[in-house]
Amino acid sequence: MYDSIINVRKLTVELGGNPVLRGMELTVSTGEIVAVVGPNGSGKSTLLRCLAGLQPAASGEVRVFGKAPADDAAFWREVALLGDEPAWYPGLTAREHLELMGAVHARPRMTAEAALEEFALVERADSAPLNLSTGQRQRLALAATLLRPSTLLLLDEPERGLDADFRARLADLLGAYAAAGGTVVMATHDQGLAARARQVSPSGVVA
Ligand SMILES: Nc1ncnc2c1ncn2[C@@H]1O[C@H](COP(=O)(O)OP(=O)(O)OP(=O)(O)O)[C@@H](O)[C@H]1O
Repeated sequence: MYDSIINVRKLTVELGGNPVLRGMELTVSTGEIVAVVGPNGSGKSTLLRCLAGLQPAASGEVRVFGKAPADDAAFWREVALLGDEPAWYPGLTAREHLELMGAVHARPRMTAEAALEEFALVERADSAPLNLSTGQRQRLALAATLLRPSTLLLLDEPERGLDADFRARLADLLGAYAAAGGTVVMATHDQGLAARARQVSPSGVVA
């Protein structure tokens, strides 16, 4: 266990020659829920990509579990990332996507059936993802992310497409994940989700 699971020091990132993050500082402790908040284009997704080891820094330091995040198997055994909509496998139903995710991990956090229940997809379990509504597809993507064993969740706008009831439900699910010792960092525009988290902005200033 690490007291602080994420340490970001003087992080500067440039995209297309433009500075996006400038000297950002962030420390996240085990069991915390952190909401990265700020206007469109302020660098929330960029920060998450840095934490996931998918975006190199121009300068500064990013440490996750005590070392630079590496896009490798050991890192992804600990980290579950929800970014843009995942690529769905043609011909597989919602249930089969979750069963597949469960089958490739030695200790999934829940069964496919439990995930279907938790994410209110039981009635649509035999549909292909592309035949689901936008919010149902987002619930499926969240179910697949939460089913994976992980100790750190990185979520980019997990509220996308969700109705008000399910946004509140998601806040509870993330609370339970953190109460069980997990850590959550999410970029969000949802005030309800942010209200239940420690809020930071990509400039590092508490919002
Ligand atoms: N590949 C890229 N090349 C150049 N600039 C980029 C690239 N990707 C993003 N940017 C710019 O970097 C800035 C930060 O983008 P980012 O996606 O991190 O913002 P965000 O806070 O997540 O925004 P939103 O709330 O709209 O999701 C924006 O000004 C964006 O236009």
